[in-house]
Amino acid sequence: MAASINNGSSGYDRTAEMKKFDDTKMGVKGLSDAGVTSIPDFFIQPPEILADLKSKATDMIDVPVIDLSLINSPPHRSKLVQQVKEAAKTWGFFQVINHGIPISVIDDTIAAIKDFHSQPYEVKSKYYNREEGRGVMYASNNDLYRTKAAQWIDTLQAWMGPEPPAPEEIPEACRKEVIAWDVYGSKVAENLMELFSEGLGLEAGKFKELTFLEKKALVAHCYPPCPQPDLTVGIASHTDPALLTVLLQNHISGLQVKHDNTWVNIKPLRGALVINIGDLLQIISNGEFNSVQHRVLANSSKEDRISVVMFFNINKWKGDDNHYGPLPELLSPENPPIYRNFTIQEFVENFYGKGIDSKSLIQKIKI
Ligand SMILES: O=C(O)CCC(=O)C(=O)O
Ligand SMILES: [Fe+2]
Repeated sequence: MAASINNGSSGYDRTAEMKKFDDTKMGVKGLSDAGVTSIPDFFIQPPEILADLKSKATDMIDVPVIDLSLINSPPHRSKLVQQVKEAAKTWGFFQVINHGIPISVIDDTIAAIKDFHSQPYEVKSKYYNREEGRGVMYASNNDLYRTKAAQWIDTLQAWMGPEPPAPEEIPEACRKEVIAWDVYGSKVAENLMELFSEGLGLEAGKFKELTFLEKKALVAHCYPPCPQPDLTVGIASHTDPALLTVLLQNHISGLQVKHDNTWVNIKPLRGALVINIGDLLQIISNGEFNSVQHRVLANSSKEDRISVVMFFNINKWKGDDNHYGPLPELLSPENPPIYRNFTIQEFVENFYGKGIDSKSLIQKIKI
């Protein structure tokens, strides 16, 4: 049967079909492994998303690649600060190499996440849970609230919040590696936070002091081969709500960033990490850094695409009313705030209510 777009008017009950799929706890990896040749209708994206997918991404330009090997050498550090600042401003995305994480750790982390997702779904099903933000769990991302259709991705959420989960809560297939990745990934984030701080003219330790390294989420995605990659997406276009994202991807391409109104492929570079600015850092830097739209195509290759993503958030919100906004240190009569302060409640409401494809908190607080 040819796939068609159903919006409920033809008697197709999308919500019920999605629930049925969810109840199987197979995930899209389960469908892919079972060898389905067409995707269930609720994965078919609306026409505007499909049209945007048709506008081919370019390989002609690349996001900046920044070599961190000389980060502790004073003459090179100021150059590095400039490079990071420039990339955060113009692209909102860059890759880092020579960041200090051994290649064996990188390979082991990717392999362990692949192992988790490759288990029979009967084994994984004890982690299958659709409740948002509740500790260790995995689910196929078919939430209607985030997108208008389901996405061809399974996600293990292995970490959430300032307190790490108890080790035994983390699936055994990737436990050791996830715990190690937290340490390595956080160290890279700390180094970058220092460079960003310096790039804004602040003390290197300022962001750490503001608790920007304390509240993290670690998610590990699997994008299995999709039989109809032109009809759906891995992750629809979005910006990340948090401060900073540190992303490890395997060798399968699919991640794209919007630059000058063109989609640009972020080519997998073995051993590299992809770094991007989130909405909070755009606001806190008073628009000096940019949080940029990105997406992941449905996987058209024959192998799983794996990514391991750490999001860094603010832990302690300041002031009596829990407000945050452009850092006062950055403001002056020449550089007045372009965003008003907002509360953690506004941030959280926006996070859970916005839909993955919008940037409404930034729009809402723009002066
Ligand atoms: O898997 C990727 O490469 C991107 C994931 C992503 O954008 C996200 O989790 O916010
Ligand atoms: Fe993202």
